[in-house]
Amino acid sequence: ACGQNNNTPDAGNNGNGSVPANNNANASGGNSEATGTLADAQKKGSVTIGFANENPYAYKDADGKLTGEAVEIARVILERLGIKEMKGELTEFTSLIAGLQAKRFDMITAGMFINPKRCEAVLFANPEYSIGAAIAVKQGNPLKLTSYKSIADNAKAKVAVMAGAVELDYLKASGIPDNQMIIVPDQDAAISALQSGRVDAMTMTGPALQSRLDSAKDSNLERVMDFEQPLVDGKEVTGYGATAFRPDDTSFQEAYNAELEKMKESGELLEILKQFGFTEQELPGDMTSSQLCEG
Ligand SMILES: CC1=N[C@H](C(=O)O)[C@@H](O)CN1
Repeated sequence: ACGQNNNTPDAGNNGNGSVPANNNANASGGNSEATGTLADAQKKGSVTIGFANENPYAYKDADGKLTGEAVEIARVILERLGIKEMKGELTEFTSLIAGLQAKRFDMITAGMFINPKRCEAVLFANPEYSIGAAIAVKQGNPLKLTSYKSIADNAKAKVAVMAGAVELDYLKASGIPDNQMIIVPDQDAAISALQSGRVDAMTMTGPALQSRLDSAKDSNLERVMDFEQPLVDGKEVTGYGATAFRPDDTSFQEAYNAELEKMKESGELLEILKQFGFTEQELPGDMTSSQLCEG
């Protein structure tokens, strides 16, 4: 029962993956009417977003309401752009980009991290927050796992990670072979794998991991508090999450960024983040999507 109301096949796309270019987006300086997805959404008063049911980024709460930090930030911005209604299209995290390209939805609102690979396929707004990775293990941490490297160093240790997540790349970069990784479709499946003993650890962003532990209330599991952040090319990695649009939707992205910037300056962004367990430390500062797309 999750808002499957925009499931029409993409008639304009004949399978070659190309979308008609939006040549009018920046036509003749200034007073041109908005075109493309933004204008369509403004006309309809609604937009469909893709999300992966990952608490606290974008998920349905106990009452079935679509919420999360990414969703609530988008809700405010969309309202200010004249779009009152947000419809959610639940999609596995690993299929979000394909779903956006296929026009099953018009934005990805899942707290997805900006990185150069993804920037080839989508147009990111500026980041909403920044965060690191975390792991959880069995109570007492029997294998003494405190980093991805420590998992790589123990051939018997297995770790659950969500398909399509950046953590999968970080695990590989830390030297963990495929046979030590169990790839799961979503974060609920990750904690199930840990509870059932199929894996010795699960990894995801700190807030997602904490939310899974909080809702499981399982005294047989614990978060590794002295976890060392993974290094990629010798650098500690930090994820910056943002809303994503199709590459043609530059006017949508620009309008979105302008509203986001105001929310950063007024403190409204932090207020929303706080409702989902984030603190001032997780504010994105003045980091931009262009910087992050360059790598
Ligand atoms: C919010 C989020 N960020 C990571 C990513 O973007 O791949 C993954 O951990 C999946 N979820």
